[in-house]
Amino acid sequence: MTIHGLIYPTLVPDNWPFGLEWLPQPAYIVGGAVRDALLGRTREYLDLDFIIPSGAVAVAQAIARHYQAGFVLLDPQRQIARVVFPQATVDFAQQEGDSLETDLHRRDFTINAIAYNPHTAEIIDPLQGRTDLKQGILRMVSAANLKDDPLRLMRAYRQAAQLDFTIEPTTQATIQTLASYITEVAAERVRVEINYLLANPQGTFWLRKAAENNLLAPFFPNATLESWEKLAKVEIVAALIAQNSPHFSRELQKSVRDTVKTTWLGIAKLACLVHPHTELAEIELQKLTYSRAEIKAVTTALQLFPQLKSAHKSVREQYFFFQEAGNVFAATIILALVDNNLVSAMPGDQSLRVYAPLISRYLNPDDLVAHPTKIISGDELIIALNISPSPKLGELLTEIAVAQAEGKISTPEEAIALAQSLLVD
Ligand SMILES: Nc1ccn([C@@H]2O[C@H](COP(=O)(O)OP(=O)(O)OP(=O)(O)O)[C@@H](O)[C@H]2O)c(=O)n1
Ligand SMILES: [Mg+2]
Repeated sequence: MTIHGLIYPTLVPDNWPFGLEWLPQPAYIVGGAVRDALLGRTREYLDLDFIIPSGAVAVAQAIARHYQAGFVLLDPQRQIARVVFPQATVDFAQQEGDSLETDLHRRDFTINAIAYNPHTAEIIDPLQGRTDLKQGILRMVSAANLKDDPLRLMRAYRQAAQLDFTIEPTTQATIQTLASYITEVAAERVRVEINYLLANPQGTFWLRKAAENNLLAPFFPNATLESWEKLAKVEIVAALIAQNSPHFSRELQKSVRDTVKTTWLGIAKLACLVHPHTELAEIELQKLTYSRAEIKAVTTALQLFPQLKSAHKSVREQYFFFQEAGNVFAATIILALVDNNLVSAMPGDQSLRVYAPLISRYLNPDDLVAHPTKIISGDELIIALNISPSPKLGELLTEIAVAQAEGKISTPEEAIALAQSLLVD
């Protein structure tokens, strides 16, 4: 990037989604896009915020119509609209207050309060955000602004983790003073910030800092020093697994469902922070608006990991363990490893070796203990044995699956013979 005084000619990214001629003069890009461009951070999917002194919605509408992009009227009163392109989301807002400077002064942190006029390539930086950008510092614009939208209290930690910045001491002290206001924010918005911190290795440090500054007590009232130590251990265990078993490591990075972003590693981390009693954990997670699938995953992992204290299990026990765990297996193993005072993250660490047989079963889709296949259906058994549907039928099917897992039977005939012998008993 060539810098001539205040001119940053390359701030308009290559993947700019529309022609500049569609923008009135003046028009300003603000917020994250300017910050990231100045930092040289590029993104495949652009998220642009424009400030237009007046008529923002009409500008958005005209661009959306011309480019056949999606149009969403976000706030008719405050004149905010969104245009959705395949590779970018662009928000257009009327400036807040009577000047651009006033608008910038109402924002959260100095590094997010820099504007750029793409027509003139001029940077407007009344709060010296660039100085803080250079030094890697998140500095509040004012305490009043943090109080105006208390989500900003959490955003500080998320952005510190995301940008690898520090939070300026006075800002951090102010956040601590204002911490109780976090409960005024919609829980869903808080969850989004927490999730970012759970999803990234750098997030653990900042999550703990947020807790030390009293921001997380309303959401995880039972988290203690020990919980935070466990969270740090999850990170050590994850690193150990990445070194020893890339395949299992990839499982941990998968999300719980297509519709839910939280990964299995994230589930294990949440399990370290919630109340150890699953009914109370459930209430805490519901308040944070986690989905049923995420809540079920956390409570299942919490319920099952104590079973792994003794790693030596009969095939029968393993079969039932895999049945109960299902795809929560990976998160459950993490909790067991964290619980087993892991000494170091050295390759070949003893503790990981203990669970290696279970992990290989889980990773092998043909393993009949972890992934049983039905050799006979309930209906087939009813006909073969001439019995009627009853709870006994379920028991017989389970015994058939266990015997198959143990390698004792492998054909439908053998399954029928086994069921017959069990009926006689
Ligand atoms: N609670 C908030 C949210 C946003 N903003 C302002 O709106 C801009 C855009 O918001 P958003 O896209 O949510 O955040 P970004 O800073 O762009 O960060 P990200 O990289 O997460 O998009 C921010 O830079 C900031 O100036 C704010 O002041 N207070
Ligand atoms: Mg943004």
